[in-house]
Amino acid sequence: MIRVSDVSKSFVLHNQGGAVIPVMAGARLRVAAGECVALTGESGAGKSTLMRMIYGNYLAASGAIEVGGLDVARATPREILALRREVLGYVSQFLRVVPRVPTLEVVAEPLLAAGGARAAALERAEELLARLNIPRALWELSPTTFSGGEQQRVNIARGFAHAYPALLLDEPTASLDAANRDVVLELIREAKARGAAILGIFHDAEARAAVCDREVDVIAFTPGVAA
Ligand SMILES: Nc1ncnc2c1ncn2[C@@H]1O[C@H](COP(=O)(O)OP(=O)(O)OP(=O)(O)O)[C@@H](O)[C@H]1O
Repeated sequence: MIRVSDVSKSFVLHNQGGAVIPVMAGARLRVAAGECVALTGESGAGKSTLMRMIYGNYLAASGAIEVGGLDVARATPREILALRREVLGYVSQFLRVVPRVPTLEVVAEPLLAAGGARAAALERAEELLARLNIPRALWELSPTTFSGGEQQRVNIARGFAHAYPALLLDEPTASLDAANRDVVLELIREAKARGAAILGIFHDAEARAAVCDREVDVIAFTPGVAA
């Protein structure tokens, strides 16, 4: 479902005399349907950069990144938007929302964008918010004023609302208490069981061991190290 082949990436620092920093070379990995793969590697090794290339935020310098049959490295912006609507979800560490939109709508929105019926979308949003222990009294309020942990849980509810065939997770259990962490691990297991291909960064080794089938260390993709 996700296939990265021979991907390289450099950053050009335009404000520092155009210095070119190669950060990745020969990156390759595959995530099959129903599988959860952990991206590991020390800080600064390139985990987030690889995730951003797969999501289409950063352009790969070379190689191919296939998600559900589309080569993200060569896709048009319109194709990437369609991919994000229907195929590829991304749970980032932080919630970014339009101000004044109620939490229920924030969580239901990906389902509506994918063509889901409104009643079913709201029902799924309610189910997820309840499971993630967001008090019902908050559901009609905008999450912009919520606590950090509440915002993170709303973000997770939003990321798991639609049954994306592929999912990128950036630290989905960071700073959650044990009970909510278990809910997130259960959501990941459910997504795997319905056939989602999941690639995630988990600094929490216990969480990683609980849901990931294998690990890929991005150190292998460091320029000069790659075969
Ligand atoms: N937009 C950017 N412009 C320039 N350099 C960047 C940019 N994004 C990342 N880098 C550099 O690329 C390298 C990899 O960074 P990245 O954020 O992918 O690491 P990471 O493995 O996710 O680290 P962490 O675990 O600390 O989040 C770092 O040296 C970083 O400075």
